[in-house]
Amino acid sequence: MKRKTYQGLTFRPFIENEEIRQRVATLGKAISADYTDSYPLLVCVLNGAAPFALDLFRAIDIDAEITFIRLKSYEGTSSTGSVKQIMGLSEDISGRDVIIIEDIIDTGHTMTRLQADIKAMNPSSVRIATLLFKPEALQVPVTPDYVGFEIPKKFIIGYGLDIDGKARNLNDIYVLDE
Ligand SMILES: O=P(O)(O)OC[C@H]1O[C@H](OP(=O)(O)OP(=O)(O)O)[C@H](O)[C@@H]1O
Ligand SMILES: Nc1nc2[nH]cnc2c(=O)[nH]1
Repeated sequence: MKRKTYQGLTFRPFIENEEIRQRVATLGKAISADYTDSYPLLVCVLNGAAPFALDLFRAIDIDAEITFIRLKSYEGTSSTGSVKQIMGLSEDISGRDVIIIEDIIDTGHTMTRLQADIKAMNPSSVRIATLLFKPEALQVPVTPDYVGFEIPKKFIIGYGLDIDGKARNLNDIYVLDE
């Protein structure tokens, strides 16, 4: 795997697609086992979580549903500190077992806001699945239930994660080479 350059910044290979694929399969099995008597609703947080959410959804072998919400807080390589809802949920989630699907938890602000919004809609339960988790970057406490990879506090692109809209379509994950 070669290095990539975007906006004058260089990124080096970090997690190969095959490793992602294996981890997603393991998470899918864990979720299937935890929700055997349920019919969970996966809430994918667009845009970044789309590739992970769809791969995870297909790795779940019990009946489940998926829906989408769109939030935005990042510009360039840093958080703006404010979380905007661009597209909301249209369905009734009261009484449902909800699993929020994120590509990354960084400062934790997006997840804190989203968890509160979802809980206010009276679901039966709420859990969090994230592909990437940066524990050292948290500014507010968040404890995800399903984690793909714990990673250091560095800027990531690929497999859904962008830099100003680019790089989401890379199959592998890359880290900013500082
Ligand atoms: O823990 P935080 O610091 O809040 O960061 C996490 C959020 O940042 C990214 O979204 P972004 O705002 O970049 O939107 P995008 O998914 O459309 O790229 C990511 O998809 C999470 O939703
Ligand atoms: N692309 C990208 N978006 C993020 N949003 C929060 N953290 C990150 C990150 O490391 N990379």
